[in-house]
Amino acid sequence: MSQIEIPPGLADVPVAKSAISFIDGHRAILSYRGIPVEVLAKESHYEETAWLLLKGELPTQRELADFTQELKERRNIKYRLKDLLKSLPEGAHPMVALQTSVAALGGYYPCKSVSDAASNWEASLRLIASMPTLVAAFARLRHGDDAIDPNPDLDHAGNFYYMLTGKEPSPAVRKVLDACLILHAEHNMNASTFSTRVTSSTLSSPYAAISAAVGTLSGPLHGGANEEVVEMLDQIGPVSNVKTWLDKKRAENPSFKVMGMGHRVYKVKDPRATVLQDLAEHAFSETGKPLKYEVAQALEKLCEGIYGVKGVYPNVDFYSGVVYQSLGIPTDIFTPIFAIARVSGWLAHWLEQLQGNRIYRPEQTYVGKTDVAYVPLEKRP
Ligand SMILES: CC(=O)SCCNC(=O)CCNC(=O)[C@H](O)C(C)(C)COP(=O)(O)OP(=O)(O)OC[C@H]1O[C@@H](n2cnc3c(N)ncnc32)[C@H](O)[C@@H]1OP(=O)(O)O
Ligand SMILES: O=C([O-])CC(=O)C(=O)O
Repeated sequence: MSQIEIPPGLADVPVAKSAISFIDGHRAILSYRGIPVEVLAKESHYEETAWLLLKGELPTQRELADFTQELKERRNIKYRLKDLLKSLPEGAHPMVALQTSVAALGGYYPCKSVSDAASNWEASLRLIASMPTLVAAFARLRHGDDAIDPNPDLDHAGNFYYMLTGKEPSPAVRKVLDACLILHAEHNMNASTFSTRVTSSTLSSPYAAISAAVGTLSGPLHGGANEEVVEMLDQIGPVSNVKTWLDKKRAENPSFKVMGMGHRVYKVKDPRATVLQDLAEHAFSETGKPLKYEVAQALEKLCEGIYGVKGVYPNVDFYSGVVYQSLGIPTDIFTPIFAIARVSGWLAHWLEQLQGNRIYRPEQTYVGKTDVAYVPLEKRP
């Protein structure tokens, strides 16, 4: 029987029809429900964008006020969840804590049936509202500090910053963080969203689907790259060392990957990286321009000459870490912030998957042995 050619990584293979986001990777276009992401980052705020993703339309004033209030009412987490977070090793990565605690949330708020629209909406609210609290609580509890209770006077982004740092954000810091959440909220069939859809297709609970997605996002080829970028920029040191560093890396390993560069879909600079740079400049007006930003810019320029021909340019992870660091956010919280943002996109895909669901069960091409005789243990060496 002739074997079907399998594109590695399912490149260019559509696995679902979706009305949530659109990407043109050659023209640097990304839109959520038809609205360009640049417009949303400037004009919208995270709660409104989350509604847009989940419901397909911008909310009315009343819908937005109710949604914002409903999220605020679900920000607190059970003290048992704090105990769970406290019981994790201090050195555990916050993505481990997030994946674990999101799965555990499902134990407190069981979703009896995913065919009930009201309980699905309730689970969506619970997940969007709780994830920032879980991340901020672990970030503090691991060092023996108390978790900070949510502040209902602050919006989603501002409250997260407050629970993490104990400080209320300035309007500029709040805006930068809020726009980062919008930029990371959705990106069609990326690995973690695909993971959400595969898990959801078994009619699992949304908590199981979202915890699977958190695990998928954590890898360095996906959301975990934002952390690696900052570590790479640290390794490089001064701007004057950028070329020496890259030459050395490429000489050691010709297929060396620059973290935060390259993308399966974008063959030009990721539009989110461009917006992130504008945001970075905005944040730096308060915090001062860090050396790392200049190093990142120099690396981008150098890489363009080397990798531009292959369509390898900065992706969303390239500049996000520099922005977060300028806001005083610890490096290992960068990827959890991505997850806090992406949960609304994941949930939108979960809900879309449930409409006309069919379980994901692809085929494989078997390339293993056949007709192997079983040798009893006593006859084996
Ligand atoms: C939120 C996100 O998930 S964004 C992505 C975050 N991940 C990263 O930044 C990690 C670094 N980047 C990468 O590893 C890859 O570009 C990925 C995983 C994002 C995409 O992978 P793929 O679509 O499979 O691209 P693939 O690995 O086939 O790359 C195509 C070519 O570009 C090169 N290339 C891709 N990314 C890079 C990079 N970061 N640095 C240098 N070269 C690269 C590859 O070596 C390959 O070259 P070749 O054709 O000569 O062999
Ligand atoms: O689309 C992808 O493969 C990765 C990505 O940029 C994202 O998830 O934001």
